[in-house]
Amino acid sequence: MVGSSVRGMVEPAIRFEHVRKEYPAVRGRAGAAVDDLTLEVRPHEVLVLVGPSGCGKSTTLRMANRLVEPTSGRILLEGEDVTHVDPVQLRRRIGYVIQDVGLFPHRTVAQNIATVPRLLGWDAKRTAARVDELLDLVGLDPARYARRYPHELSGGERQRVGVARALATDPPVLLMDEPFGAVDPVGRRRLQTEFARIQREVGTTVMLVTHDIDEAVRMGDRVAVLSTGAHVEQLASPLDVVARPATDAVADLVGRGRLARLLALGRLERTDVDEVPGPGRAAIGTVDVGTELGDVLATLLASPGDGADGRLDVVEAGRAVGSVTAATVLRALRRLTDAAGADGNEGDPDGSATTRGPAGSPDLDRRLPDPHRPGPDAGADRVGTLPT
Ligand SMILES: Nc1ncnc2c1ncn2[C@@H]1O[C@H](COP(=O)(O)OP(=O)(O)OP(=O)(O)O)[C@@H](O)[C@H]1O
Repeated sequence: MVGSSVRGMVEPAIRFEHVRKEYPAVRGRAGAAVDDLTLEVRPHEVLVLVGPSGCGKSTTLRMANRLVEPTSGRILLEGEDVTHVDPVQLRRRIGYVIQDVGLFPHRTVAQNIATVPRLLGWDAKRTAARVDELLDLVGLDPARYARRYPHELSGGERQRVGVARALATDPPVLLMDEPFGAVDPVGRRRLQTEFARIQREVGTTVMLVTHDIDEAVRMGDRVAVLSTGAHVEQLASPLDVVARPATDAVADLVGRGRLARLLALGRLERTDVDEVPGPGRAAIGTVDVGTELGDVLATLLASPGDGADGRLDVVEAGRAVGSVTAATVLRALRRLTDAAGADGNEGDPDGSATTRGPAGSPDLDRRLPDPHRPGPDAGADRVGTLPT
């Protein structure tokens, strides 16, 4: 779970303070790669940086482990200024996963994963046990994979080994730069789901860079949409970014496919449900409170008989609580996108603000409910208040 968002209560895992990066080669000829970035990554969250090519995402990430040195500003790792830490030591404390993984080709899978434990002087027994544990964690059978070489793996398997290697010494922070970029779309989706499970299990704080808005909203607890110079256009929950883009740049990025994303991100809440069945129509199926809105629509469409005209019983904790129709889904979408008083953007300049929802929408004050992550049912604490 994301740590408390009350200001000052929880030390951020990483904090960027007015960070600027001008590459010497282009100084004076172009704007800074990162202009003036202030941003916090909270402990145990997945913060995704998304934005167009060249907006400074990778530069931002690489400054956190000092592969790139900032021109000015400070970066704090668990409160410690990273420029005061020896870069080699620092990189042993921060996991780093990149698109092409960078496995050592002449070392076996086990040897690759054991890289940092070896450097830290772990004994052979402890290292071997950790390698097996990590292979299990990333879904690769140690007996089958430990002795293979990288060229004997598929792209997705290599990526899993890269994640295992990055997690070997249980680093507090994992930096991921387009980690699934080299994998085909189907494998990519599977890896995203797998990684969400792994992250949930180990609780590592993750800062992930992608140019793919779908990946961003699927993977992130929070999403920072960046434009040129790593300017933060919006920093909010995935649902806020999709439902209520804060600027034209975010709207452009969310662009086509917004409705599909909303249907995938939005959940049926108790308050969406009609408390009493519609007159004269038998239910054609059931759905649970908390079901993705897209799945509610799909259930309506897949049901025999009156299709989109039909009505589904809604169940919560095994008890029927009302019914929904296609019109209910439309109303739920309006609830999500209703801009009245909305400010999904964490606009405060030091980046430490709480995720806020619009007045009257306490659902948006919470993290996005996600089937991959345990948490209370959306709206389960509220009773139906829809006008009859
Ligand atoms: N080593 C470098 N020397 C000079 N300029 C650089 C260097 N690395 C990056 N840049 C420039 O800095 C800007 C930001 O680059 P960066 O790689 O951080 O962007 P990005 O958002 O990660 O892009 P992409 O999605 O294409 O990887 C770009 O204009 C890029 O050309």
